[in-house]
Amino acid sequence: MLPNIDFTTTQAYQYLTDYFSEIEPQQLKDLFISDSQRFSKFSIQFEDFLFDYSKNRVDDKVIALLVQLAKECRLNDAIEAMFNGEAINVTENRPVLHTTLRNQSNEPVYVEGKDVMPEVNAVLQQMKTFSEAVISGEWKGYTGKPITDVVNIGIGGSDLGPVMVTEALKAYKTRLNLHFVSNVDGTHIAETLRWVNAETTLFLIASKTFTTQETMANAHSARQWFLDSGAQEADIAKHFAALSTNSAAVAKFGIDTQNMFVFWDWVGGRYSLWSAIGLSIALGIGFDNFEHLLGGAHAMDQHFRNTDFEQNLPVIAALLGIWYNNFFGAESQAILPYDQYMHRFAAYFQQGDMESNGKYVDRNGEVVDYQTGPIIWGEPGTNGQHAFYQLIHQGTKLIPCDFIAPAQTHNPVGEHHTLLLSNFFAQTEALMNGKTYEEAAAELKAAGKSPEEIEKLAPFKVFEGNRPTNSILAKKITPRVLGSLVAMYEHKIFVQGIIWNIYSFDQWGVELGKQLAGKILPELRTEDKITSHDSSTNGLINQYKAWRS
Ligand SMILES: O=P(O)(O)OC[C@H]1O[C@H](O)[C@@H](O)[C@@H](O)[C@@H]1O
Repeated sequence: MLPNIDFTTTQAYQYLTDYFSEIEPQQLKDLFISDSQRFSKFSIQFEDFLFDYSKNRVDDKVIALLVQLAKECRLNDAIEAMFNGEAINVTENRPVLHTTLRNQSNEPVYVEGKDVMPEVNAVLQQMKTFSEAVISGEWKGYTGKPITDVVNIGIGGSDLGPVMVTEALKAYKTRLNLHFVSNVDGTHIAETLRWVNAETTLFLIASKTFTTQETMANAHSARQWFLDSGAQEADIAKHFAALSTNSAAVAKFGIDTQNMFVFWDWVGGRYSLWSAIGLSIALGIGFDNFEHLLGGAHAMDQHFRNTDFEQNLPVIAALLGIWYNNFFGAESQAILPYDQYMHRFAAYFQQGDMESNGKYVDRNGEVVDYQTGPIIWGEPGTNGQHAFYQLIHQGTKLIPCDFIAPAQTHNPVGEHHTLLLSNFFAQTEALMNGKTYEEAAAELKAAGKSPEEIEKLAPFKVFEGNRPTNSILAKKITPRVLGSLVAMYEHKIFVQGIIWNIYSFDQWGVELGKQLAGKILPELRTEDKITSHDSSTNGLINQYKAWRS
């Protein structure tokens, strides 16, 4: 059972509320001046990455109180409940065991009295055998040629994780070319199929439920295209595999169950890249690298489970998020990787975080009177710097940012990486220190401006600073480091969900739109004038009908 505690009624919350008024006016740069140990105190090294959270608006007392908050919310019990396979996804009556998929210790994990590790290992073995056969060219297409291209068809959790990881780890690419089709917009599949050859293409139909409209539509179109290219029904077995929990639906679609890679309902879609959904990852970077990814995540799982909260990366990251979300009133959180390969990292955690903690009903079914999950967004640096950083530096909103960068690049081109990293270091410093009126005026004076011009321009050149950041500096983005990093964010989301007393592992919010689309679809199939909705929806549908042909 998960604890059921309103965190706003805890002692720690009261203390934090009182102490907030003392901390809020303080300047980060002054906190550094008054404590020479600040960096070593507020940074944690984990294997090959360093998490520096010293540029946050906290002091020892805030951290101690936040840790007390986690304890009062019985976070320890919640962590054990998750790892031990209790049905903590209550509204779907399921355990939450993505940690089991990367449990390289192989210690038994029981679901309804049965150790699931043998099944997990069997699927991993099947993925290994299959991916190695395809990569080596031993697996042949229907005309006897080796596979050259893999098209993963899936959406949400059956797409974003594999896309993010295979992009982030492109430096480890095998000879196979990967493509991802998610959108039901026919453009996505059409543009992808334009570049591949049916004789040498493998389609992975990735869907936990195997009922998702977008994925089924794309899968059927891919199948039709394959047959139209000259292949026979019997050839499908060589070119289609399914990654799913739903064997019956896979068989009905016509995919050979030999080519089915299963996972289980205790794996949430947005936590499924570690499961059979990761087959495209194993094909794209090789099975050994996929295992290193799992290994990195497993190491973070152990850290999360066994480390005191004060030194616990996901716990500290989560508590800082709570501090800004619930005390400073921050609405969003930016994730800014200074690594081009990680360009889908923020998009991945948009689903990971927002689908998990975008909930206004607590674990008692009651509407909360506090803020829950933040809006997650971000783009790689330095592109973001030339786009939206203006608002982060001088806008009216407080935006806590996570900066992520590798010390070593996979592409040492001239001085590029040094240039990139100079920006990474400069931005967090600038966000913290800002620029005073006096500094701005002195710069203008040095540039030869008159006193009148200085007075006019200086206010626009002031940066109030005091804007909080985390810096995550990795030695290199390897499969193991990426695995740890992803698991860190996953557990951060978990911790926050526990403190906000919400259920982080269901996603009922995606249903209403689906239901209504199901009602509207038959209306779009006729030429009839539509009158069954509000006047806006009717008007839009009828205009669409007038214009569609
Ligand atoms: O893998 P599936 O079953 O196709 O689901 C794809 C996606 O569908 C919905 O949007 C949600 O339930 C997501 O969490 C899920 O990832």
